[in-house]
Amino acid sequence: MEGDAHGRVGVLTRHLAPDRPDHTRLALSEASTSASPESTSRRQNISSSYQRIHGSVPRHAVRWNSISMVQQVRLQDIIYDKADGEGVAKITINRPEKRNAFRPETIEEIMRCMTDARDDPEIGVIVLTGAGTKAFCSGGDQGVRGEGGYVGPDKVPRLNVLDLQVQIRRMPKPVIAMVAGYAVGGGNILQMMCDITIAADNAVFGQTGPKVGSFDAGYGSTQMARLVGQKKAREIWFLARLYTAQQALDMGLINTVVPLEKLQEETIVWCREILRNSPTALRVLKAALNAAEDGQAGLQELGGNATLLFYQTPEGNEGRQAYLEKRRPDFSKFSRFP
Ligand SMILES: CC(C)(COP(=O)(O)OP(=O)(O)OC[C@H]1O[C@@H](n2cnc3c(N)ncnc32)[C@H](O)[C@@H]1OP(=O)(O)O)[C@@H](O)C(=O)NCCC(=O)NCCSC(=O)CCC(=O)c1ccccc1C(=O)O
Repeated sequence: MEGDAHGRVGVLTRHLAPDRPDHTRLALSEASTSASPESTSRRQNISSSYQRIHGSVPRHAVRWNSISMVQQVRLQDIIYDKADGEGVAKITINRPEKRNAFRPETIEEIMRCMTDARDDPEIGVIVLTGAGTKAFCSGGDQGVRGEGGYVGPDKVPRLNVLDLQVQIRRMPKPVIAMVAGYAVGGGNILQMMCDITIAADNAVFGQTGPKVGSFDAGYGSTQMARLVGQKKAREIWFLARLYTAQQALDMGLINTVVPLEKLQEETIVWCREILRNSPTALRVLKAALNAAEDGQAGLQELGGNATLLFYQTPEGNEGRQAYLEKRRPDFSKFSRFP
């Protein structure tokens, strides 16, 4: 009883405290590894069985295993890691001297790693980030911008970041942007394409395109409007201002802001929390959220998930089996649900 009263006072105090950072608001994952779910619940005055069972997520550091070659290609512009036994893959744009601006090779390498992470059954969440603390990504490398796109070693001008945007959109596993420093131009669009964005308090967001003779009239505009609304999207693009992490959070551009020194830790906690949940539920939910906005392509993605599930049922298998056995299928035993 006394403990409950203390807990209630604690909750009230936390609600009234000024400058309460967003990441502490729900505080489901505040528990350290040593805290039992019960003690965590009491400290947070959360007493439901749901919180006792699901509430506490360990915060200990992960051990990253670096992968230097993917599909026989040696990675140059990015670092690719998988967390030891955790189900997390991390793709880091590694051009800090250019504020992690991307060139065609960078995008090509990210796409290879995205495919690898998608195909790896051990991986359940993918983190996209930038090396260092100054930038997540500053967009297309203006130094290799030619006429018709960004030019790589093959001399072909490309806008292949558009393919990466689609790949992230259709990735059946959650993709989390972990943002420190600048996420501007095509870098801001990449973080927008990710399912979730966790930003450090030094993060800066914005579109610079209209100042450097560029624009993204695809997802870069339409997805932004869906996230922040039409008026704000027009402001961001037409004025090409830069916004703080807190401003980005307030307008719905990102999910949370954490102190820079907590960025990795908090991201891993979010990953672990997601990884506890049903992978099928997550993939169908992502497809459904996409389908509401992606027209026929979105329905195709959602429909593919229905087929995936149907193939795992006795009813689906009866059709295949009957074909292989050269007999008429017997679907009479399967329910016609109301
Ligand atoms: C990001 C800054 C605000 C950071 O400023 P600051 O911390 O002061 O660092 P700097 O001294 O400016 O930069 C350090 C160093 O990095 C170089 N650099 C930074 N950004 C880029 C870049 N994008 N390209 C090339 N080089 C870059 C900079 O020159 C410095 O080098 P030094 O040799 O030391 O001089 C600031 O750097 C900044 O404003 N950067 C430019 C941001 C920008 O305008 N980006 C391009 C926007 S347009 C775009 O991204 C289009 C992308 C695209 O491919 C596309 C095309 C068509 C449809 C869609 C897309 C899409 O969706 O992406």
